[in-house]
Amino acid sequence: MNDYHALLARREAMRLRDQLLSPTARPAPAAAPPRASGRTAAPAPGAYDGAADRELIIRHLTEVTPFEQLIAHLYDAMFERHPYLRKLFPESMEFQRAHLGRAFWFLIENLDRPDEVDSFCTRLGRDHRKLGVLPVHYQVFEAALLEALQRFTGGRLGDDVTDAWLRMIRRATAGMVRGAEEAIAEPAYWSAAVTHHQRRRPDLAVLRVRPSGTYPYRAGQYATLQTPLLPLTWRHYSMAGAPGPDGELEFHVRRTGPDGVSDALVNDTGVGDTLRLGPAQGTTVLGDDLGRDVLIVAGGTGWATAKALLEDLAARRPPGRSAHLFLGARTSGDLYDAQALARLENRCPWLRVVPVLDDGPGEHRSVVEAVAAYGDFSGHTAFVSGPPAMVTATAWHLTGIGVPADRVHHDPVADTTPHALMR
Ligand SMILES: NC(=O)C1=CN([C@@H]2O[C@H](COP(=O)(O)OP(=O)(O)OC[C@H]3O[C@@H](n4cnc5c(N)ncnc54)[C@H](O)[C@@H]3O)[C@@H](O)[C@H]2O)C=CC1
Repeated sequence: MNDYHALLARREAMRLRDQLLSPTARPAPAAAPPRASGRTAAPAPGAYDGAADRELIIRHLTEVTPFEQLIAHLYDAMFERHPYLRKLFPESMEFQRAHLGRAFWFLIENLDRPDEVDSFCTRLGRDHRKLGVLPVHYQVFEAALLEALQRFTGGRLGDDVTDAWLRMIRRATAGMVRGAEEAIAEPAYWSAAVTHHQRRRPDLAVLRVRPSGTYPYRAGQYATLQTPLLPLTWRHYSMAGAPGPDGELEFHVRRTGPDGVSDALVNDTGVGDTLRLGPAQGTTVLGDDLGRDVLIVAGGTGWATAKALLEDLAARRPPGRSAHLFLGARTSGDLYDAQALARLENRCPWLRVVPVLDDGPGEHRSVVEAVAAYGDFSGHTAFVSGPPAMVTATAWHLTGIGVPADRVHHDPVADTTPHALMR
C-alpha cells in the first residue's frame, strides 16, 4: 500500500515538475486569483533569464517589502482558501514567516546563479518531506503568493514584475519538487537518540545524538531538529563537527527565549530522549577545490559551523594552505567550547585563531573591524556564521575589499538586506 502511495506521489511530482518547467505553464485555474490587469499570469516563453528577473525584482523591491507584511498576506490568503492547511503549521507562525522571508531574500540575491538556486531548492524540497508537503501544495502556495502581491500592493504591481516573481517561485518550486522526488528512497526524517547533554552555560547546551540510520551530511551543513515537547516545530542547528566514524552528531543550542525548541533542548532534554532530525541542508561547505587559504569568521554559536569546517579542513587541507579563524563572543565566559578550540589549535599549526571579545581589553572592536584591521584577506575563500547582522556586515566588508561574492559563503540570513543585493 505504501508503495502504491509512493508511486502515486512520484507520478504527481513528475507531472507537476513538467508543468512547472514548461515555458507556457499557467497557474492552476481554480487557485489563481485575478490579476490587476484581469489576466492570469503567463510567464514569457523562452529561456529563463534569471539576471533580468533579478534586476526587475530588485528595482521594485520597495513595493513588496517589508516581506513580513507580504508573507502575512500570503498565509492569510492560503488559510482562507484552504483552512485544512493550517494544521500543518505550528500555532505560532512567527518563525515560519521569518524562514520564508529568508528564502525570498536568498532567491532574489542568487537569481542570476541558477546552480546556487537549484541546489538550495532541491535541498529544501528534500527537507520539506518531513512536513508532509505534497506537490499540489506548491500550486496552492503560488496562488497565495499572487494574491498576496496583489493585496499588499493594492493591485499596483506591474504585470512584468509579477511575472518575474512567478518565474522565480516556479524555478524554486521546480527545484523543491525535484529534491523531494530524488529523495524518495530516504527517510523524510530520522529519529535521533540523545547520547550526551551538557549545559555549558545557563542558556546553552552541547548535545550529541545518534541517528537511527546512516545520516548523510557534509561539514558546514545544518539540519532541523524537533523535540516531542513541541510537535510541528522545527529549528535549524549546524552539525558541530565533520562526519565521524561513530555516526554521532553534535549540536550547540542556545536558548533565546522561553517556550521554544531551543529552550526545550537546553532545559528539558536529557540523555535517552529521542528527537527528530531533518535531512542536511546548506551550501556553506568547503567544496572540492581547496586551492586558496581559508578565512572563517564566526560569532557565538556560529562556532558550530566553524568547528565542522575546520575539522574537515584538517582532514583534507593541501600542503601549504593556511586558515584564519576570527571567533567573536560577548565575554570570555561565552567561549563555551574553549577546550575543543584549544585541541584544534594544537593539532593544526596552519591555523591562526583570533578571539574577539566584546568586553576585551582596550578599545572595543567588532569581529568585522578585527578582520578589517588584521590584514588583507582578498585572496581567501571565506566562510561566515553567527548573528545575522554580523554575517551581513562581514560579507559586506569582504566583497568590499574585492573577494568575489561566490567566494564568501554563508547560510541565508534574515532581517537584513543581503549584501549581494547591492552587487
Ligand atoms: N547554533 C548553531 O548551530 C548555529 C547558530 N548560528 C547563529 O549564530 C547566532 C549566534 O548567536 P549568539 O550565540 O547569541 O551570539 P552572540 O549574540 O553572543 O554574539 C556573538 C558575537 O557576534 C557579535 N555580534 C552580535 N550581534 C552583532 C551585530 N548586530 N553586529 C555585529 N556583530 C554582532 C558579538 O559581538 C559577538 O562577538 C544566532 O543567530 C544563530 O542563529 C549560526 C550557525 C550555527
